[in-house]
Amino acid sequence: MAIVFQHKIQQQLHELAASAARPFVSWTEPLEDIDPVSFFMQGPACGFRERFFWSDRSGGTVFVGLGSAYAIETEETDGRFQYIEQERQRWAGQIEQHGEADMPPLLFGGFSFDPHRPPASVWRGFSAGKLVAPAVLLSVKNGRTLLTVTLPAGGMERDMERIGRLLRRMEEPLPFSAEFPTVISDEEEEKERWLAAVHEAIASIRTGRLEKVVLARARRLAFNAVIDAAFVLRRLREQQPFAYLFAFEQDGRCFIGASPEQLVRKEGETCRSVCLAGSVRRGGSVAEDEQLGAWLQADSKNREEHQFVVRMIRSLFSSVCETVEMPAVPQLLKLPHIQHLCTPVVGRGCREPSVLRLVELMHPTPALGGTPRERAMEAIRSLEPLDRGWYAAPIGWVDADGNGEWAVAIRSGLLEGNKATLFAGCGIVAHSDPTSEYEETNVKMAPMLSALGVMNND
Ligand SMILES: C=C(O[C@H]1C=CC=C(C(=O)O)[C@@H]1O)C(=O)O
Repeated sequence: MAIVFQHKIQQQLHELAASAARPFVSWTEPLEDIDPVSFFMQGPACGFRERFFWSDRSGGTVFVGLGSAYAIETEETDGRFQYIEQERQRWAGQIEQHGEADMPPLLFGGFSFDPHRPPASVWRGFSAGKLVAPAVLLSVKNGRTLLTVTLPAGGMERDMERIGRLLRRMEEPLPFSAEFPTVISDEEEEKERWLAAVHEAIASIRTGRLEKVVLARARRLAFNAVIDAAFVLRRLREQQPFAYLFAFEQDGRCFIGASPEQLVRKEGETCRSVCLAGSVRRGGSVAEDEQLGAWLQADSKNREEHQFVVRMIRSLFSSVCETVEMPAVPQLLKLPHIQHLCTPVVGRGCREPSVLRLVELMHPTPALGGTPRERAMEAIRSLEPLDRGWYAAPIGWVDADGNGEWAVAIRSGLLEGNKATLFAGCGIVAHSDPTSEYEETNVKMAPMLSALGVMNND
């Protein structure tokens, strides 16, 4: 199968390149079902230095990208979203599309949480904003699997060779390693220092300077062997069934996670978001779990924390949509390790033509930054002892029509060689208790710890 398919792709692309009127050609062909994580796993062995993975909360839409046909990148601070959007439009005009027409070219990428913060070396290459059009894209959508190859019309030989290797290897999937590497060192941001920062934030909130701020901490692990991102992804897929799964890997660094939080989705004139803030752990029995859920729904501190997010997203959607629908009281979102207060929002008649503009308006929501936004950002810069990099920031995709879906990159970590840095944060309000907030960050790290085999998934 692979050889016939490879020849077909090669021949098609050569013919298209010879007659192309635009600088890039893309060609899409239906493919037999293939496991997306196994496809992701093939990347490095076939010579691709970049890998991307996206799966929505239902697992119904999956995109896996290998290599980079085109990248849009910026280190701008205030103008980063506009720059990326402008370049996205330019890119859409440069590509000639062939084959299956229902797959518009797609860019996958992310933004840093705070471009005003000097970047730490671990985040090298994760710019203030970066979108990549993968050279090879596997998409699973509406029950169909498609393969899209996108290449520059001149000079596609090197990429064709990698693609050939990939197609041959797809026939003989690589085995997943069965053994976890073992942890050889485990360093936390100093607990006392983090608790002191939370105390300071509470004091500042009580003076009225701030209403809410989200403070995060990091945990740094080293293992006795290199961590296989595909293996972690496979474990996250098994263990976090209702999460967005994402991975963005370049030059040996992989930012990976399983986030429950949608930032925004735009499909034509409809846009959606989910307000997620306010948390408690899962119970050990059904009765305890229900009791904890009922407590969360009634708890004034958590309701306040949640309400800041609802107010902001409602007001933002109202400013760009004709109508906005949302339930009057928050629902419970139950995840394997934690439960959250959750309010889904739907906006219809959206006047913004691109999802990237919505990402710009929304980031950071009070679930990741705080209220008021600028004061919360200042507090994070002065109180938090870490560079968040892409943690807690938008990650997702956009197509040539400006439609797309973005999640907030939480419950995540950065992998490099045998090292993993995990991140988690909590919304702090006037009545927060620093020790409980600290415990909450531990619960929020559980999905990544469990995927890495550092703790049991129960
Ligand atoms: C900042 C994180 O979670 C946010 C999302 C949901 C609930 C949150 C909370 O209850 O504090 C946080 O706002 C994180 O997981 O690192």
